[in-house]
Amino acid sequence: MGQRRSGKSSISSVVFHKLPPNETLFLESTARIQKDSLNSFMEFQVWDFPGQIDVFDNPSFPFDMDAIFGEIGALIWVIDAQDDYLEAVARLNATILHLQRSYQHINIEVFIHKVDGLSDDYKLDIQRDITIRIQDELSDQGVENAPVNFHLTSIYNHSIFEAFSKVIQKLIPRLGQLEAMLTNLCRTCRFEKAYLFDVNTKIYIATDSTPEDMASYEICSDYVDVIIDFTEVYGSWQRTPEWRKRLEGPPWEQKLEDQVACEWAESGMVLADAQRPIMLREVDRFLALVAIMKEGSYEKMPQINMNVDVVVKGLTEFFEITKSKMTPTAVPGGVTAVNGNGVVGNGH
Ligand SMILES: Nc1nc2c(ncn2[C@@H]2O[C@H](COP(=O)(O)OP(=O)(O)OP(=O)(O)O)[C@@H](O)[C@H]2O)c(=O)[nH]1
Repeated sequence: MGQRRSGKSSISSVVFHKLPPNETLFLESTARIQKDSLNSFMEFQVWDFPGQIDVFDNPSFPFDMDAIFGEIGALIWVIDAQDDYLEAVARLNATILHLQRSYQHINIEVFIHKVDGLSDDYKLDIQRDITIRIQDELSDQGVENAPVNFHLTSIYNHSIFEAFSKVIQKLIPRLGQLEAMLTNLCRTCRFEKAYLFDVNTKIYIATDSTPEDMASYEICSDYVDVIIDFTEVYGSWQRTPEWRKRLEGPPWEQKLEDQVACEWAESGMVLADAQRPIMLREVDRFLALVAIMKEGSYEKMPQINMNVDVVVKGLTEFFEITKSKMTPTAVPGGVTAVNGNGVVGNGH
């Protein structure tokens, strides 16, 4: 939700439909509520509300509030940081007060958006100003501790994916267990940082307990892109029977399936300048584990693979158990997915 032209449809199109940011210039204004569903590691729906509609103050078309807010887990409010934001903040305040009365379970995530082109100091000033205006108004109305969080975002860099990652993480039951698994893996394998990615959207749904680091997120997320593009081109490559016979003949004398280390997609790469290998391992058709290793740890790949195997099994079980408990919520997609054979294909 948010004012007209604040960037709502652009965010949804860039994150969930891989629209290049420049092409959002040609998006038309949203006239009615757009619902978008994605069957990913959890079932998402994104509802894009037209900026000109105020659902709480629309006497001619009263909305069914329970149908809209009864089941959602998070409400994202987009504020255009490059425009006068006083009216947007006033509408956001009114919305929070409405939600606090009947739907306190909803996390309110404020995206202070279009911060590209603004200096770091100015961004922080705006964030401080908006936070104070909202907190003051809420405490004047007697509302304390409302679940409101702020994110500085832009579709022109990774900040929008990072912010969405944080929003989604809050909706995952037992996130702490996922994080503990990744933290243990990092300790055992001496990884610097590990992320569990939703490959469709490049949102990371969990990471280990070391401090957040935008640079590692960016490199891992770009790596997911590279592998997906590569697999899209070569993944469906069928070997001819003669070629297969040669590969299975001497000196290997083994069926191709038995020669590969694992049935899923896996990949490793060493960056020449940093000397730090990056590894990717598919968990299922929606999720991939990506980790940045310490310098020189490439020789230990066999042990690392064994540990990663165990964690991948654990993650698979985790999602089987928690799938039924996942909150259906805010967001969508419908793009490429890695299927069970490590091949990227369209649809699910
Ligand atoms: N500089 C900059 N421009 C952006 C960003 N995100 C969106 N825009 C631009 O903002 C304009 C409006 O974007 P929309 O996504 O159509 O806005 P909306 O909130 O969906 O608008 P309504 O459908 O009218 O409610 C477009 O020209 C986008 O290119 C951003 O992060 N930075």
